[in-house]
Amino acid sequence: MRFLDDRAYEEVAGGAMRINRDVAIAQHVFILQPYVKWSAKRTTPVDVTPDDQLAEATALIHSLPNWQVARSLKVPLESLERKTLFGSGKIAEIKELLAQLRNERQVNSIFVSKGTLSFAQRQFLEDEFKLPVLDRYSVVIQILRLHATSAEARLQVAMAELPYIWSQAKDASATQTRRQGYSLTDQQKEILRTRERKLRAELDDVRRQRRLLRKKRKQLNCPTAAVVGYTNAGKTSLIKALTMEDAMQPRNQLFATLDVTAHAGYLPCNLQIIYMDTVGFMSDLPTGLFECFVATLEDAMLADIIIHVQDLSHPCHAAQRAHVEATLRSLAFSVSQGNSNAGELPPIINVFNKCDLLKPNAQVSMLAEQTDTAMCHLTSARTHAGLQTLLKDVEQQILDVTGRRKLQVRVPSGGPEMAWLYKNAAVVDTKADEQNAEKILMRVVISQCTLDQFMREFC
Ligand SMILES: Nc1nc2c(ncn2[C@@H]2O[C@H](COP(=O)(O)OP(=O)(O)OP(=O)(O)O)[C@@H](O)[C@H]2O)c(=O)[nH]1
Ligand SMILES: [Mg+2]
Repeated sequence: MRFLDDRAYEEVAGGAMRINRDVAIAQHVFILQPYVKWSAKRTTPVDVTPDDQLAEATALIHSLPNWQVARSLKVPLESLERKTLFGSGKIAEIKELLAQLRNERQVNSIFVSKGTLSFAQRQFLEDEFKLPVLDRYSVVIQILRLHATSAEARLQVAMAELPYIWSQAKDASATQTRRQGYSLTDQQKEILRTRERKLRAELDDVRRQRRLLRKKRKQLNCPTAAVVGYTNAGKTSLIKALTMEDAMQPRNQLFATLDVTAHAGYLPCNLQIIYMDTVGFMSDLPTGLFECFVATLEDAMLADIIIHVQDLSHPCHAAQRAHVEATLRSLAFSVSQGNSNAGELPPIINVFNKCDLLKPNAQVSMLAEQTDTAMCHLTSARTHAGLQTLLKDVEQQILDVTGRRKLQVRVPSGGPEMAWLYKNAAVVDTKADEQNAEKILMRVVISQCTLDQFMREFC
C-alpha cells in the first residue's frame, strides 16, 4: 500500500485536479452554481431547484475542515457545454465580485458546482479569474481522500482519480496544451498506467477477501439487512440507534462513510441480524467516481433485505429517493448478470428519517403521499421515534425472506434439546408447561433446515 503515497503521481494528479494532499490549508471558496434556465436542456429533476443545488455545493465545501464559503452565486445559463461556460457579461460581473471579495476578505479558489469542467472550460476560467478552479469531481475527491481510512476505501478513491486525470489530458487539444502548458508526458502516462495496474491488483485482492467474508457470513446463517441511501440521510445514525453500538460515528458531512461495515443487532424475537452500513449516494456525480464504490454495494445487493434511509427534512428527498432507487435497480442488474434472477432486488423497506425536524402535520401528509409504497416508516435516529415499529417490520421481512418461522416447542426442562435450541435458533421466550412440570414451552424462531436438524437429532 506504500505505493499510494507517490510524489511523482501527486504532481500529475495535482495538476489535473487542482488539489493536493494538504487539506489542512484554509480555503476560502467562491461557489458558482450554474444552472440551465430552460427545462428542455436541464439534466436535473424538475423538483431540484438551483437553490437546492447550491445548498448541496455548500454542504460539500463544509465537509472539508478549514474550508469556508466566501461567497456564492447562482448563474443561469442556456447550456453547460459552452467552451467559456459563462458569457462575457457574466465573466465581467464575477470578476467585479471577486475584486470586492479580495478587498473585504480572502478568497483563494473558485468552485464551479458542475460535475466536471472540460479542460478548456477550466483553463479559460482560471485565466480570467486568476484563481484555481475546482469542479464537483475534484471537491468530492478531496472529501473522499480525507474520509477514506480503510485500505479498500483508500484504494477505491485512488482508482476514482484516474479516469478524471485521463479525461482532462484527453480534453486538452494539441494547440491548447502548447499554449496553456498542460499535457501528459510519456513518463507521466507511464506513472498513471503503472499506478492503475497496482491498484487493480490490490483491489482484486481486497474483493476476494470480501467475497470470502460474505461466504463465511452466509455459512453462519445470520440474516443481513443492507442500509442504503443518499449521503447524510442518517444511515450510520440509524444503525447506531438500532444496535446501540457506541463506537459508530455519524457525522454531519457528505460522504462520511466510505466503507461497507457490518454491525450486529437483535430483532424483537431475539434473532441476531447484521446491518451493513454503506457508502452514500449523490446525484450528478460524474461517471467514474461512483463506479469505484459500486463493488462495495455488491454486498447490499446480496443482503436479505434493503433498508432505504431517506432524509425527510431535505427539500429534495423525493428526487434523492428516485435517484437511489434507479441506481439500485441498475446495480442489481449488473450484480446478478448471468443469474436466473437477473435484476431482482431484495425487498426494500423505506425509512423516512429525521422526522423530528418536521412539524407533526407535515409528517402525516408526507406519509399520505407515500401510500403507494407498501413498506414505509417515519423514524428519527435522534429521538428513536418509530424504531420499534420499524424493527417489527424488519423482523417480518427477514422471517419471510429467509423462510424462518416462529414456533412453540415443548421440551424437557433443562435437557439437551433446550441447550441445542439456545445454540442453533433464536429463543423468543420460555414458560413453564402448566400440564407437565418437567417440560418447558419454548417459543423459537427457526428455519426449516434447522428444524429438520433438530428433528433428526431428538425425535
Ligand atoms: N435531527 C436529526 N438528525 C439526524 C437524524 N439522523 C441523523 N441525523 C444527523 O444527520 C447527520 C448525518 O448522519 P449520518 O448517520 O452520518 O448519515 P449517513 O447517511 O451515514 O451519511 P454518509 O455516511 O455521508 O452517507 C448527522 O449530523 C446526524 O446527527 C435524525 O433522525 N434527526
Ligand atoms: Mg454514514
